[in-house]
Amino acid sequence: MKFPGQRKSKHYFPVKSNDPVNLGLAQHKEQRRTHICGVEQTLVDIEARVSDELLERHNLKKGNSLLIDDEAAKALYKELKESGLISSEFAGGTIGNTLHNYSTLADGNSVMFGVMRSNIEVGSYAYRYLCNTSSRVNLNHLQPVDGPIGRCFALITECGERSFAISKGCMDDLQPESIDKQIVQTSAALVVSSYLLRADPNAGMRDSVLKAIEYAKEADVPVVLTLGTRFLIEQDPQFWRDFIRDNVTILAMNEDEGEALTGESDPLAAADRTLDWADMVLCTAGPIGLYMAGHCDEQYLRVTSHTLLPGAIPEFNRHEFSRPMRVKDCQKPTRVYAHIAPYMGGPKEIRNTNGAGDGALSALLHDLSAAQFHKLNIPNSSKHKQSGLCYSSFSQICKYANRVAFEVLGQDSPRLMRGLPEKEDSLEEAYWER
Ligand SMILES: Nc1ncnc2c1ncn2[C@@H]1O[C@H](COP(=O)(O)OP(=O)(O)OP(=O)(O)O)[C@@H](O)[C@H]1O
Ligand SMILES: O=c1[nH]cnc2c1ncn2[C@@H]1O[C@H](CO)[C@@H](O)[C@H]1O
Repeated sequence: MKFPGQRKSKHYFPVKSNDPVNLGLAQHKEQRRTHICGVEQTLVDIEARVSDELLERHNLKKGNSLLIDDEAAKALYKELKESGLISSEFAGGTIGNTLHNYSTLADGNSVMFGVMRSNIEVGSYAYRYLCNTSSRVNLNHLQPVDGPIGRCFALITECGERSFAISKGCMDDLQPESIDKQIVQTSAALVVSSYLLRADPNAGMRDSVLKAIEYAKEADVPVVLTLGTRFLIEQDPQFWRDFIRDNVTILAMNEDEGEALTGESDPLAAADRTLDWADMVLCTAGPIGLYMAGHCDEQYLRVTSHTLLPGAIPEFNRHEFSRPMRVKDCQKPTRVYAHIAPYMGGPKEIRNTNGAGDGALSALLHDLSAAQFHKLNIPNSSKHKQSGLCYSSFSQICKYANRVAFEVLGQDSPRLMRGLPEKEDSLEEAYWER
């Protein structure tokens, strides 16, 4: 596994025997590996730049992700195709993107639970899905289905907003038997999205997600939930609060989803409120950057050397150098917050914001699995006296997540083509030098 972002020598990864973090340890023969897993609605993104008028004509709502029937999908596809508006057809899906990006960044394995067409023709959507997915994403557990995988029309309007129209195909046919208990229970994290729970209860997807979560909780594997769109949360915020309280370790959302969930329009206040239900939260906020909030045991708090920031919580970043912990692992849980402005002020040209939030979450997952990787291979390291959820501090994870989001903004696809540049000797230096 690669290190989550390049660091100063004392924190290099994989660790060297003279690293102060590992002093007194036996040399290891073979490295033990970690993986993460996720449940997904297997989808290909059909991306097109469209007018507001086209959205209205096809009864689509800006910013939303709506399910459409076969007839509506046919009409939409025909118009996009005939008008030459389609810019790409590429593997998508919020969890698929996250697993792919995780595997690309970490050079580590992930496992995807979902469906795949059993009979695949060269050039078909199913074929493209497989071609556009990192070979580090293990697709051996996909459940074969007789029909097509899903299609997601990702429609970008002039304002930069993306709206989704989903033609679901067989994407929700995943059955609970297809979730491999052992794989879930040996994972560094299980990743799911709110989209999965809107599936028709008779289709299998809902039960499969709940089964995967049950397995994860049984083995104390962190459950990571990403909120797909605010429209989904707005329908029943209390359901989601209860669901998060009962099941979720880490929540990922953008500021609109945060507002729908908590009623707070300020992303920091929304993140703070979310800590009533989850151990940790990542809240992306477009041009404002991103916030991270979570817990740390009082005895392990570390004070920042950065300027203290004003906000809904005055000087909220005071302890941003602390490492995230789960509430249950703290004797005296203390809330910790961090914020970062867009990396380098944002790319010169934003090609597409689709998937920037998924990218930020992949970075956080990389840091989380790196902590497990380190613990598996160097269990006696002084680092593990503290029962941390992640390898790095809130501040450092913010930088890494932000850096990855920047990379996604500068490309057309929500999926990274490659890891971060090796030449960036230190994320820290690259960040501050410009
Ligand atoms: N206009 C922008 N300028 C600079 N940086 C941006 C801009 N938009 C997004 N970013 C960066 O990308 C990150 C994620 O963006 P955003 O909040 O739009 O995610 P999102 O809405 O969850 O995206 P998606 O759901 O498509 O994955 C932000 O935290 C920020 O670092
Ligand atoms: O209903 C859905 N289920 C799963 N993924 C979805 C759904 N709607 C949109 N996206 C996915 O969200 C990604 C960006 O975050 C897009 O790539 C799109 O495929």
